[in-house]
Amino acid sequence: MTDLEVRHATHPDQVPGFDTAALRRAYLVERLFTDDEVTAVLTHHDRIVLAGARPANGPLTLGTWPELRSEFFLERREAGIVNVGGAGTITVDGTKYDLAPGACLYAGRGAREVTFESASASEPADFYIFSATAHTAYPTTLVAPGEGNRLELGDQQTSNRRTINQYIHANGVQSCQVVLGVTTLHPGSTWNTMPAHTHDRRTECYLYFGLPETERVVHLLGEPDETRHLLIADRQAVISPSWSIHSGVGTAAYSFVWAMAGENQAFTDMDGVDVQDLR
Ligand SMILES: O=C[C@H](O)[C@@H](O)CC(=O)C(=O)O
Ligand SMILES: [Zn+2]
Repeated sequence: MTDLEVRHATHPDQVPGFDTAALRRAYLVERLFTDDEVTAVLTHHDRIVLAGARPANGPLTLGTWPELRSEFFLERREAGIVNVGGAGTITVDGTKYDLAPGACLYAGRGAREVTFESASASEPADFYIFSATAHTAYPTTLVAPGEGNRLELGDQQTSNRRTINQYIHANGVQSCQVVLGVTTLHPGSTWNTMPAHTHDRRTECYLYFGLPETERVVHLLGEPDETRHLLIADRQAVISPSWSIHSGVGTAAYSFVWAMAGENQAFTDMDGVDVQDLR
């Protein structure tokens, strides 16, 4: 276990004063996946923990961090975990779950022992973990890739034809706070959510994956009338505070895990911003 990186919450008034490096330090999580490590970042925006586990040469155990003052990581937390690497397994308190690439496991509050393993050392699993605080225990549940509630959105004419798979949500796998899914762009489409939106009641994080190594996503963030951009590589995550838009365009097609936590779980509780109102 590497140290927990703690990131304090930011105010939108700080954004105009941030240069590129400061924006990246505040909102981009560049390295989540390292062989045989669990890497984690705590953002004080809704106390979300983003973590990555890559079991390369053997099983990896999810420990806890002193900053959480908990006996085990999920003592007061829940987590949505998506496999963005090769096939692997997660064992939760003795029960083993097979996670094909793209599969999602919800791990409920109270699960003590969580271990990660790859099916093959030559193509290790990359487990992306999105965790929020939890007031009660919902059952640990596996969702196969593509098995969630499917939404077909966008149009090829505007380069944003994409499939949204809602995994952990109001009408799917139950959770306290976490709402999570995977969106995949169709070939030739490059824009995710545009017109963009905010949702003042939730923080949202994106983990981009399936993007070729030589390509990037230009991700827009900030208040709608004061936007900035980040250039994001494969398997990097970005934190969007409640006041920030979160919309990106890739130099190639890609997928991303979107995950939220906060006041409510209403997916449609969004405030859209017309394209011509963005600055
Ligand atoms: O609040 C919800 C989110 O931003 C995502 O679900 C958006 C998304 O996956 C997409 O439009 O492609
Ligand atoms: Zn959103």
